Amino acid sequence: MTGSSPSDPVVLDRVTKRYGGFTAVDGLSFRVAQGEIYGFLGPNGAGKTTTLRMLLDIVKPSAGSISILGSSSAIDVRRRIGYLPEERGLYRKMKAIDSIAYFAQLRGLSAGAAKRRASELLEEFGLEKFARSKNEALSKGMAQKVQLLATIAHEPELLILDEPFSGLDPINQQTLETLIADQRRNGRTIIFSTHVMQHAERLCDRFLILAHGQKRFDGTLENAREIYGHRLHVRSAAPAAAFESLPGVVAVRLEKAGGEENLYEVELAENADPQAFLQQVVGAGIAISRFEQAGATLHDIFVSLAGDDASEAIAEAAE
Ligand SMILES: Nc1ncnc2c1ncn2[C@@H]1O[C@H](COP(=O)(O)OP(=O)(O)OP(=O)(O)O)[C@@H](O)[C@H]1O
Repeated sequence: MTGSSPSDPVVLDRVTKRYGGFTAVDGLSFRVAQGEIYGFLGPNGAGKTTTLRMLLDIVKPSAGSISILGSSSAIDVRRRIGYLPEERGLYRKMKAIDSIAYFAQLRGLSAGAAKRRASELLEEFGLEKFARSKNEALSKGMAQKVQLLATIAHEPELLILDEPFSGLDPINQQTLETLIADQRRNGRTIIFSTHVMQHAERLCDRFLILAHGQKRFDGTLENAREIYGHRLHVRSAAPAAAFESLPGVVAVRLEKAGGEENLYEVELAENADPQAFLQQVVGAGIAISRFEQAGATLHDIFVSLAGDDASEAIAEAAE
């Protein structure tokens, strides 16, 4: 786990956001370290966007404190932040190159420098042909790329991207993954939210899983696998009850019923040792033809930690 430091660019301490009687974010604390990619995962309505908006001081927390780049308000340090909001929007009649330059100027670049930077970025991302096209003439994916370039044009040290992959085709998703990884290589800190576990799995140093406004997990994939690692796959002709009665077993689920043998997922208590479980099985005379620790993917972990509405969120994201 990354050690926390007083200079961490983002620190949330028991942050809550209430809308009337409804709590959208509930006592949330986490830190993002300098130079890491931090993923925000959670089903629809989990509180991701609300948290990102509080970070940016677009909405005020009802309780708790936020520190961003050493300030209590993102407004004071806005030139050092790049933000891609969930709701996309470029001025329809503006040209792509001018849109990027416009945002860069708002964030402190001179008119000349902003235009040069916009032109370089369009070329780097293969959009130079569209530099003088009006935004309304761009495809949805291209417009999103232009907006992303507008987000990074002023070379912010902290990037906050709300669902940056949504609406992009697989090739452009790959381009965006490369862009995010390159930004980190250049020392930037990146926070992004997503429903698509594969992006988070490939990119994130650490991630946060939110559900119903509450933190369900904060750490690395390895940390999550340690929690999830006490699940075993066992193939056997014996009934589930044979395993349920063994010491250290919390639950046995039938994964797949077979003609002669079934595949079970066995969940062990946190302090139980899988090898000791195997010895118990052998000692009890139960025949098994397969025994392995479940190699959990982020998808499995997400569904397990975020609850029932999580699988629905993933299914929607895959559509
Ligand atoms: N201005 C508001 N007034 C009332 N409720 C709100 C407001 N903004 C957000 N909410 C509620 O807060 C909850 C969290 O919303 P939020 O947009 O943060 O979730 P999310 O995790 O970003 O979801 P999604 O993945 O669907 O974008 C939702 O139930 C939403 O309806």
